[in-house]
Amino acid sequence: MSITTEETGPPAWRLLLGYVRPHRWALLGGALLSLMTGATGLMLPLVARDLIDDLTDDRAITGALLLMSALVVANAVLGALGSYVLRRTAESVVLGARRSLSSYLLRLRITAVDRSEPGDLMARITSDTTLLREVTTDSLVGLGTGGLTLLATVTLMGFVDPVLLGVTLGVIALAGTVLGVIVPHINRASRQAQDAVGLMGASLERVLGALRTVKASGAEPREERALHDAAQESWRQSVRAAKWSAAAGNTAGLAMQIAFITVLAVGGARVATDAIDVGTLVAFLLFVFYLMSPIQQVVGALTQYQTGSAALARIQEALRLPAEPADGPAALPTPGAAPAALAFEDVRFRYADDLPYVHHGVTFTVPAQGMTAFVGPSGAGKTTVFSLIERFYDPGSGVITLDGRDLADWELSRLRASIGYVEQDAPVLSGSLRDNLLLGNPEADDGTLTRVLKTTRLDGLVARLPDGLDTLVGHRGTKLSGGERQRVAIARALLRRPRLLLLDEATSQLDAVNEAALRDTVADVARTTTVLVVAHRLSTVTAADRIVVMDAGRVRAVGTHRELVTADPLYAELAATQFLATAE
Ligand SMILES: Nc1ncnc2c1ncn2[C@@H]1O[C@H](COP(=O)(O)OP(=O)(O)OP(=O)(O)O)[C@@H](O)[C@H]1O
Repeated sequence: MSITTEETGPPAWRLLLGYVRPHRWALLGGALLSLMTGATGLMLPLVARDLIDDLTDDRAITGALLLMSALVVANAVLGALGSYVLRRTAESVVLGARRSLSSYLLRLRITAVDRSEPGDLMARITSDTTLLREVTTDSLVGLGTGGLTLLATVTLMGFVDPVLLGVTLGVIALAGTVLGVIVPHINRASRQAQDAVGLMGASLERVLGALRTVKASGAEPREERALHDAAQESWRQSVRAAKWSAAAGNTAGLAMQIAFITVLAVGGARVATDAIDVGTLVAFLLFVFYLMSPIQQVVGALTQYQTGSAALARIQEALRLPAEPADGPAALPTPGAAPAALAFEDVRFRYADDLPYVHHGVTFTVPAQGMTAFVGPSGAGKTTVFSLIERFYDPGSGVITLDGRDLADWELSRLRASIGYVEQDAPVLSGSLRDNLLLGNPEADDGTLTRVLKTTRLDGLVARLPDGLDTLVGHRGTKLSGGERQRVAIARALLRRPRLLLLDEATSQLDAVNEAALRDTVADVARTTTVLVVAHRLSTVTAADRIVVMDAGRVRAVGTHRELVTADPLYAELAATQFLATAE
């Protein structure tokens, strides 16, 4: 899938100039070196003419020969230096684009991520930015230096013989018309080829992210086909682009050959009528020969730009996705910071304009400190309450306040620094156990870490593992059990010293002993912190200070377990049938 945005932004070259601007001096240096390379090349025909004249007039040719040798060496050295500087600059442009794009993607709003394929976004950072390299050197510099060299060559040719120049330009103009038709095709094919690479990234991410399920479902052949189709489509479009590029390159080459032959014929006739001498014709033919390189450079720049602008357009689309403000990291609450109070006032919310409302006016208050459990049937909107508190989404109407202050008025990083969030599927990132635990607070000291490991009963696991905290947990923590992953997620949240802890309880995955231990931990934390739990266990709800019963996007009752069992039929039914009643 590719991102679809309605807006049309500024043209691709504007974005390219933005990336190039910090490196403009290096680029200019590289371009100057290229120009000097071109100039040394251009001087050769003139020296050659002198050499022929010297020969014809029986003069010594040593000087002309020495000059020619010096020019050839200078041409090679300047050429090598120029191409190094340009390539280095182009790599820096790619680096800049990758940095800014990856920073941007990390700040994407969750709504934007909901609508995109991570694999496709990944392809935009890795594959599309790579194409900027060629656009910078071949396209920008090629157009600049090639254009200037072309102009200089044409001017010199005009001085040598305006008639022959007219003949040459006539042939080039014809070729230019043909190129005008070819070039847009390259852009379209390149765009489709890059989209197909994005599609492949998305398919790959889909498969690798759920490889166990794919294997267990025997779905490998189908997924393989999807991957192959995307690869095939990229091939097909790249080949189409190659076909048009080849046609463009050859049109330019052919035009030069025709120009060469025409100049030879017309020039020969002019020599025969004594309008010009042989030296002038040779010099002109050498100029036509030298014209080849800048023309090919300009044509290459135009075709390359088509590929690059397709990539730039894809990068631009990613940069138009809605992102959160970049307000920098905020300090975590100091130890012993006061717990937070929370309130929802008539909150209405839906995930997208074309989706039905999930919250139809949710209202509740949670005082600072203590444990509040959210219960309700599946799909009632409990997890959505947590997503709104974290401001992954903003409510359509109504107000959510933390410490009496509207969430919209909080600096986002400060808001999130106050909260510890344990998601239901308790994600663990690849890396070591220590990296995972310290993800939310890299500065936590060893004493705190040991204490948290103990409260979450992870100390036994760490002692058992051969590399202890430095054990690598595998992609998405596959080397840990479900229960361990969950405890790691809780430990990670606790290490942030949250003033508000959001715990989306897993529906399973904890054995009775660990569940009892965790209940004690959460009860302990609730003495100094405000704890909100989406509860699936009877042991959790009975331990809660208050329970919010949600149904179909509304709060239908608030109370304690004892009160609700008699007062609310839905709660009574949930308590009797749905809670996983273990470890009381
Ligand atoms: N990112 C999303 N985009 C669109 N719809 C969503 C999204 N997340 C959840 N929903 C929908 O919102 C509704 C409420 O979901 P929510 O996860 O809040 O329910 P829940 O009460 O936590 O359920 P459960 O107990 O099964 O976890 C569901 O109908 C769900 O399909």
